Amino acid sequence: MELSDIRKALDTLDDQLLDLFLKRMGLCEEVAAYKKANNIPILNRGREREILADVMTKAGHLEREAYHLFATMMELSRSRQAELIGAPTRVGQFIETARADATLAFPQTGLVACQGLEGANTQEACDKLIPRGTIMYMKSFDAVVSAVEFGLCEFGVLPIENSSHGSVRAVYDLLQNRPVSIIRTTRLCIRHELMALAGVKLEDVTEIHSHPQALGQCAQFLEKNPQITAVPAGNTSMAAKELAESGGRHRACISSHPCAALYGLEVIGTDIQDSDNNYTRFVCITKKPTIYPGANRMSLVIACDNKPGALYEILAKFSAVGVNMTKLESCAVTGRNFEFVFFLEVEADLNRRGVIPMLEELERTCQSFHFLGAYGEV
Ligand SMILES: O=C(O)C(=O)C[C@]1(C(=O)O)C=C[C@@H](O)C=C1
Repeated sequence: MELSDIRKALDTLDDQLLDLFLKRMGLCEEVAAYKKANNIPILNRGREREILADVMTKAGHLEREAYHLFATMMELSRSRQAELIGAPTRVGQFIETARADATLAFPQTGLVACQGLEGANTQEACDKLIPRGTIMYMKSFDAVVSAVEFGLCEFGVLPIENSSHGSVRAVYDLLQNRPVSIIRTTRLCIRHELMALAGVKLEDVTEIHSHPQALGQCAQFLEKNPQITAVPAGNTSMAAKELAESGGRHRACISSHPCAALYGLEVIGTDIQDSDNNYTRFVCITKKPTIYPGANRMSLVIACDNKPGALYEILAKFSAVGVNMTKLESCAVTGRNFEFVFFLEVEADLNRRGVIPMLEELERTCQSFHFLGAYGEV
């Protein structure tokens, strides 16, 4: 057969398939009405397993392809049913409240909780996120979240991930477990400098103090200087201040450029980070759920069943509504053997049809689901 003839035959089949698909979705809409009236959950894993087993038996050598086609169709069916049933979900309620409050432009002033001291990278992030904000410095990430949770500060700024060192697990843990949400993000190029008291040379240094993330981002420098011990500090700027106060001449710190002038230290090494492409992303959080106009990204933390295809099912939901995933990182659940959660970021406009039902469907079907916020990046 000529290619053009094959294509004609394909067109005819596609028309028939589309017709059948629309009929199938129509029946699923009837199922949705029945389920709503009788309070029956949308997902019926047993029924889906039966259908998939039957399809695979009938599909012969194309069993794998047929499995994916039918799994996707049922995925779309569930998503449509969820849209029609509109049963309340935490994520649906969050979005409704957050959007109703978002009539104002993004705030430019207010009290901002920031971990560290003057000169910390987070301070630069605060200035970008809330341009005329007043910064209150806190000792820990936990204290930043508490300041926001208990109303001491309207905003909090926290580092959430680094291009070479990955997600800041402690921040993800706080965001999942405390009543705060992300309202904006920003990205900074981070350069690390080695600083010491005036006159101290690299050969004199036996200890380098800094935040564990900064030490990790300068791992190659530390490997090249095995005589030096890395000592964790609360923050890069705290490390600089503590060094200045200690008077230690065997000590250095890894901090950002402004810290040298701020704490009277001398720079004895510049750009000591492993990669020049070293970026850290920071989030701005608030207690009041708010989604500002123009929000085009979302952060989620999802745990799924430990079984083949579980992650695929999640990704299929994004694919079904055309959502682009910009981050997917798996992370072991603390205290459990080989159980993982996924940190995700997706680009999605909440106004696009199907996006909110997709989130609701994820909440209904995943083992755990945390919506950390919908926001724009500056
Ligand atoms: O049979 C049902 O209960 C349906 O909702 C239909 C359907 C399907 O598309 O075939 C969709 C969701 C269920 O998980 C099982 C099957």
